Amino acid sequence: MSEYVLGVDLGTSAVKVSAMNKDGEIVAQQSFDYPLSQPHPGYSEQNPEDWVSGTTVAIVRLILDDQIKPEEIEGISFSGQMHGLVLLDENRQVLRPAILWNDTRTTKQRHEIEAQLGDKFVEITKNQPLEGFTLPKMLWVKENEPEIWAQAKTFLLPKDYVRYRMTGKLAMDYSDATGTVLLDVKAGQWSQEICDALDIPMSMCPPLMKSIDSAGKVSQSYALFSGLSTDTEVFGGGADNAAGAVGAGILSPNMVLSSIGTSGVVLKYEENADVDYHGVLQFEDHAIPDSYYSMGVTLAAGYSLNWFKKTFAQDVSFDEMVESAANSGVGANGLIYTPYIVGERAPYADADIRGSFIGVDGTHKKTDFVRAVLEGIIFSFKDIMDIYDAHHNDFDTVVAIGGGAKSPLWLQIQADIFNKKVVSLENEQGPGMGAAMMAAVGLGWFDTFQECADKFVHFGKEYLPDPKRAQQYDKVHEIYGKVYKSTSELSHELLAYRRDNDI
Ligand SMILES: Nc1ncnc2c1ncn2[C@@H]1O[C@H](COP(=O)(O)OP(=O)(O)O)[C@@H](O)[C@H]1O
Ligand SMILES: O=C(CO)[C@@H](O)[C@H](O)COP(=O)(O)O
Repeated sequence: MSEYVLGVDLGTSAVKVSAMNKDGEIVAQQSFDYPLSQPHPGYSEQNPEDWVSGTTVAIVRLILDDQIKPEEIEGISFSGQMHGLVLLDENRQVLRPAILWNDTRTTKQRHEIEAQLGDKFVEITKNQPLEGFTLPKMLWVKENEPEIWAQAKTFLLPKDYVRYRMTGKLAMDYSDATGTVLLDVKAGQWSQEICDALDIPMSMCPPLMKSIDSAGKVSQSYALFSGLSTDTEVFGGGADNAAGAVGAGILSPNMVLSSIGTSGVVLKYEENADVDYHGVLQFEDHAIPDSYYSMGVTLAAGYSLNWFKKTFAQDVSFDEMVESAANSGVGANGLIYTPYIVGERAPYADADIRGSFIGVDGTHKKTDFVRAVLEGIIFSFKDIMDIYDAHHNDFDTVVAIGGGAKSPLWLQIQADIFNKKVVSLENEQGPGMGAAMMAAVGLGWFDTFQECADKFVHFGKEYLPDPKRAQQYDKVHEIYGKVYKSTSELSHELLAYRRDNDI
């Protein structure tokens, strides 16, 4: 009899479920897309039921189409889009659509937290209370939808809600809990001080668990719904970036992760919680017990490309559009794109900044615009790399994951802009792989993540920087670096036109 684990990667654009065997081979994969609702600029919501249905459809397809036998699935674990607020009432019913990580309606709440707790907040949570994180979202509901807040008895993050629906148990793992900015990171528990200061009942905070801990077995009701067996063990899982790091083999401080999903992330493994980026970078508990990671997030990475395609290139395939950028050159013939189209998190924590194309010329072609978008996203990543450089972090290898790592051209652009070796994975599914690895370690298939990674993580092609292009990109990045400052006032002046349409 074969033995499998399922890694559920609950992303922003889709859920992808991978079935892996003990040799670390992906034997089958299914995915299901779901919509993102953006009713106003700055808003971003999803229906938690869509996550449950999408995950279930993908699992049913693994069983029916790929002939994975339910009794052969030993464990399931998760990689979840982070920070999204799911509010449940006393009957554990969802009270409103989930408010997602890329929703930035909460600037007022961010400032309220800063005014009330100041530096103490960063000391406790190791993060700033940025718009995207869960706590400001809770305060927004409290202030703007008091009737819903009055009914709220607990909150969960996206993958925790799916796990709850599979097992009937409420829980949150540490790696995702840091992203709520309600956790006292050093103490490893919910912060009484923050809850008290902001009048959040501690009773709303769910029980904490490790990523490799079991939340129990698939419940009778979910087994009936999905076809899974009630013998399958369901594990905690982790934040998608923690899972991505595990699935990409980032298990030591000399390697860095670059992830292009809907968001973009540059991430580094941290051995202890003593390092201090003063909240400029996010600092999170890892899915690996007793370790951490730091990261900088570009809110619109893959999202920028999706937006560009939807708006200007509907007639070609995604691959065709991306590869057309090869017809332009380094610096896109003098065109620069800044990817701030839904605001930004790092290095500029500014929810109201917006993107721009700088240097548009009458000779520019669509291929230049595509190239500028690809480059602008990576320039934003380079800004994060520069922060690591400033902290004297030495690393030589960047492992690239996410949907963006499907493009060889974009991987080469990464190598040239970072001026570092970029390595892809054989399968670009870092987070899904990481999720499966958490189940594999949780089940005891392996004693450590390192042992598991030796079996599961397979590096693919390497992309080396071209010295000439790297030098040229250095200069363009310098110009790119001036765009934020030069456009921030203009962006803020345009805010009223984005939000109100009645001026
Ligand atoms: N062929 C491709 N080449 C480059 N980028 C791609 C390609 N296909 C998809 N992408 C990018 O990958 C992103 C989705 O990546 P994924 O890791 O699946 O995201 P998420 O986890 O946020 O759902 C899309 O936003 C898109 O811009
Ligand atoms: O907000 C963050 C990290 O802090 C995002 O990285 C989300 O976790 C969503 O990720 P993707 O859907 O882009 O993978």
